Amino acid sequence: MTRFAQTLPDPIIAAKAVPPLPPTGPRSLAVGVIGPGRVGSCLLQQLEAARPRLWHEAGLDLQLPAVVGRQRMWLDCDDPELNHRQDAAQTWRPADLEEFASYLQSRRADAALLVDCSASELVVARYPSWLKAGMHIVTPNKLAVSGPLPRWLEIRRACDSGARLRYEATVGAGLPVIQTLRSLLDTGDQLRSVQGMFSGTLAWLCNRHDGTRPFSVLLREARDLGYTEPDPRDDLSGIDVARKLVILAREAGHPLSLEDVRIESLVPAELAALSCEAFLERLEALDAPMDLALTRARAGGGVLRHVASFDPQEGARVSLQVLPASHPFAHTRLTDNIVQFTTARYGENPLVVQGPGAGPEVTAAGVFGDLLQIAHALPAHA
Ligand SMILES: NC(=O)c1ccc[n+]([C@@H]2O[C@H](COP(=O)([O-])OP(=O)(O)OC[C@H]3O[C@@H](n4cnc5c(N)ncnc54)[C@H](O)[C@@H]3O)[C@@H](O)[C@H]2O)c1
Ligand SMILES: N[C@@H](CCO)C(=O)O
Repeated sequence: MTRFAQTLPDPIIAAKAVPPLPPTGPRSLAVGVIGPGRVGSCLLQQLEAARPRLWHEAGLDLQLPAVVGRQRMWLDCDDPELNHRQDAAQTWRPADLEEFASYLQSRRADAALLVDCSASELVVARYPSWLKAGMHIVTPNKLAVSGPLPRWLEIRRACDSGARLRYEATVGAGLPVIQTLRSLLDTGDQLRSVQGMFSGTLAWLCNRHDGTRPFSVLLREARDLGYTEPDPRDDLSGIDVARKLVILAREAGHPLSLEDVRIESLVPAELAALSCEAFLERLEALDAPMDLALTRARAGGGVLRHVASFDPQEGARVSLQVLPASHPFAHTRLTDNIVQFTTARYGENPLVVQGPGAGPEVTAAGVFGDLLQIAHALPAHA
């Protein structure tokens, strides 16, 4: 028996699809944003911009009373004008996640929803208690869903309170990857394998790295564009993509863990143990190995692509591969992700989701979509 033959015990409550709700009556939702970084700030702008429309078109009173960063937090009892601005930090209080969540729940809203736009274990550690307390969570942070299996099961059990957890943006950013898989599974299909390119950063780097500019320069640019993880080694090491494989496998009921994934890292050994700041100062160490990989690929008439695959029998693998120039993965643009689901129904010809897979705007939109799914499922009051 392979380790993947065992399946997770329950259907995943967390990401169940909800029907779109017609605007039958007013509802209010208090939203607290954790991590106003690249994605979080963009989300705050999108939410602010959409508030009037959501109220007029759907009767949804979207309240934004609280934002918390690593060190400071803002509550709207302080100053409503500062809600979406990071620069006004002088008026923020010291960050306190418990106080933050309590404040959100004390609001007179039909429901409280936390959006975790951090990449922090400290935040994920609080998911079970927040969910048990009835607060919904939406997140692009992969640490909960791909973290230790016992903790993930605990988080799912905490949804027994009725609170919902959605994490569409953890895979493919704004692309409908998890909802596509859920729809297949909920309608009785079975996942046989998943394969694709799951890193927007590495897709962009593979597309841009043509030998005219050093890889290190391109990586800095990818970071400035907001494609990379807070620590770009999470992209280069393959761990970020491995997390996405784990998320998809678990969604399909396979108890895959990160340590089960065979990962080929692109981070030179001498850069692996540095602080993130020190690593960012030594990016040039990536240039020679990446130039060599490019030269070898070209010598064989191929292209470099970062590929991930999961199959319950074969296991999970993440690696940089040389693909023929005629391969479908060779014809992608910018940050394009490709996710190919081979299932019982889509056996001969896989179902493919493809499109931009990184960047603050598309990711924030994916998070926003999850938030709306939860908001629309709230019971309306007279
Ligand atoms: N950037 C993308 O394209 C993208 C796409 C999909 C998913 N994601 C995920 O979205 C999340 C955010 O990514 P980002 O690019 O915005 O990163 P970022 O580094 O720009 O922002 C992270 C924010 O979280 C804050 N933070 C860290 N620890 C915290 C804590 N304990 N409490 C409160 N706040 C804390 C940081 O101060 C920062 O403001 C990550 O989990 C990432 O994996 C990002
Ligand atoms: N850093 C990630 C963001 C999306 O998860 C990527 O490049 O794919």
